[in-house]
Amino acid sequence: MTYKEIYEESIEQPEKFWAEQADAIEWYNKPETILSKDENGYPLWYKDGELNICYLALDKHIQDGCGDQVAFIYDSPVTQTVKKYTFSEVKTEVAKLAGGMQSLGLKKGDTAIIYMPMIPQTAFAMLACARIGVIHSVVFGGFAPHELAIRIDDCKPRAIITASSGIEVDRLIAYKPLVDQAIELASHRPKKVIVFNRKLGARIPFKKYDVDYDALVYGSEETPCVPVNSNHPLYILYTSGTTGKPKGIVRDTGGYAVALKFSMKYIYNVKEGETFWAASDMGWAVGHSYILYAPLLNRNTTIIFEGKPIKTPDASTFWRIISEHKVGTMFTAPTAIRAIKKEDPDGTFIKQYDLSCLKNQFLAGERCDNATLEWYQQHIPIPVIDHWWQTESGWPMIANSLGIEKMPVKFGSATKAVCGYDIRIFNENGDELSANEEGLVVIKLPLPPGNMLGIWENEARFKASYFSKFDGYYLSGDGGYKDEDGYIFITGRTDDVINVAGHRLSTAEMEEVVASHRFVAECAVIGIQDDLKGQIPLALVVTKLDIAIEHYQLEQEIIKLIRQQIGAVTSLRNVVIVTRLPKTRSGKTLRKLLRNIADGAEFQIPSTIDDESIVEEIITALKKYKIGINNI
Ligand SMILES: CCC(=O)SCCNC(=O)CCNC(=O)[C@H](O)C(C)(C)COP(=O)(O)OP(=O)(O)OC[C@H]1O[C@@H](n2cnc3c(N)ncnc32)[C@H](O)[C@@H]1OP(=O)(O)O
Repeated sequence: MTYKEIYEESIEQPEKFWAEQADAIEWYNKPETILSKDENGYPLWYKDGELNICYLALDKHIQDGCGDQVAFIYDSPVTQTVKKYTFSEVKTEVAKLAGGMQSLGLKKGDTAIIYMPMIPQTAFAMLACARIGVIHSVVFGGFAPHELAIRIDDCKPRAIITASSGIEVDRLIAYKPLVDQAIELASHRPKKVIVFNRKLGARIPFKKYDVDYDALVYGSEETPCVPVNSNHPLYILYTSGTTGKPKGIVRDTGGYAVALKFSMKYIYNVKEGETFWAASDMGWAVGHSYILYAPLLNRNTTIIFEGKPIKTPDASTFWRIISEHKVGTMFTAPTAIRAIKKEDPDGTFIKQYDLSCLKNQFLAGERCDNATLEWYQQHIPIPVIDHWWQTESGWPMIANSLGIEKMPVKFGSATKAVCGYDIRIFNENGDELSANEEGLVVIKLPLPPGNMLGIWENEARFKASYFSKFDGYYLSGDGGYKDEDGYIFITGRTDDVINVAGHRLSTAEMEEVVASHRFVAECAVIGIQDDLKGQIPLALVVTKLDIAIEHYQLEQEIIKLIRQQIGAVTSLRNVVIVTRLPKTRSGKTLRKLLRNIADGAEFQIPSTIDDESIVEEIITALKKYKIGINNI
């Protein structure tokens, strides 16, 4: 069947389509109700199905006689370690850890936060939670204690699972003191903190709530998988929104398992037994879906990479891993390729490795620029597939579905809607736009299986964020257009969320922190273009009257504050002092105007502006600090 036939069937007969796909996984109780609605009218998939995703990821493959296949390859250039774990080995450790967690009182429906670096124990912890129906919430290690505390107070974990340290290139980052600090800052008190000691010399302050990971596993019996309902939350994953507080995206179990299995076959075109590598972090949606669950569900070997595309030790690392571990399909963010391209523009390292095993390269996490795509294609002549999805969706929404039909690539487009996604382009009034007209990217309900169930304990925010603007449609927050062939081009966020090196961050959250500086009267944080990271934040601040502080000192203090409160991952490097911010007559800061000025894009001064002369002041300030592109 062609893409057009399969796609149309998925849209016209969603129940039939997804009932067939549900047969690709094993259920304890096969669902009879395929599509229904919850009490708020939001679509639910496989309401009466029962399964366990840890069973599907591990036990099933052992029962099928594949226990000796390698499940994980842990490749850590920062500790110079390569270690392989078979499905049987992983299952034993996970089942014992799960048993240990039960002995600590954790049970189905409890929540547990996982704050760990890129090591196998992170995956074991996630799978152990899934095994006993504990809802995990992995927090990216680059977030500071304050951010961790916000998540502790929101999802109220019974336990936190952490490790003694992470390694950032050559810096040892002690995690345990950060966890202790976060618990101090939070109102909620987790009962236990399970600590995996990596024995790398990091300080591990002892607290009464601590439990040693190794001792827990060693002293526990293996525990079987606990069946859960299809809509039992598998995890909560926080993502940035337009307000300061992150949104706890809740993922179901059954729909997610079906969607991931479907994606491995029909989008990524990956066969069971092959090696699949998503070079991301377990703390992001890519990590959950494509380092852990999808490859394991599909019985693929997956790589846990503790390193960076450059500097660990150099720009050859990706190519070494691909050739050494025979990676068939790879997934990374464009920013990683840009970093490699900058270090090795002629692709000298690429020529040193046999990359004949690599069939396809997928890119996502941020908009991919043509120069990066072309460079990759020139040096590694395999299909380079840009695809688009979000934390909310959990799996791709726009892609070149290679397992169905490979379509020609158009630069700048992630190709066409994936099966199940009825994607439209609307204007502000909810009218559908014609080909090549840019507008808001929306998706007609029902979203297919695997998409978020809601925002953790916040139905009102769930509705307001995604469904209140256009009744019956999911508002993605991205802008874009469709061409006459149905190819979709995503042009970027339409709100104040920015994407820094593939990390989705909220400028509103950064503004709250910048505004808390004792000398700042008011501020605006905007995302501006950056050659390497795609976007970086820029803070424009108005200082309080009669404040005598050197620009450099204020900048350093604000940068430090942001790193302490949110984390280094924000990459805030520049603070510009301005006398006023451009506002509408009703007092709203004109952030889009600021962005356009800084990016050197064409801009029109909105008629609602309070005082036009501020524009000149901003241009002068940006010139003074040499910030911005092109025309500054
Ligand atoms: C499709 C659905 C989705 O969008 S899911 C999200 C997909 N996004 C991704 O996969 C992210 C892709 N990006 C990356 O993997 C990294 O940015 C790559 C390309 C590897 C570059 O890493 P790096 O050189 O560290 O730059 P960065 O901008 O990520 O980091 C900025 C500063 O933050 C720090 N940082 C980063 N990670 C951690 C961590 N786990 N623990 C502690 N600190 C961390 C970095 O060290 C860096 O710090 P500094 O500013 O140099 O002091």
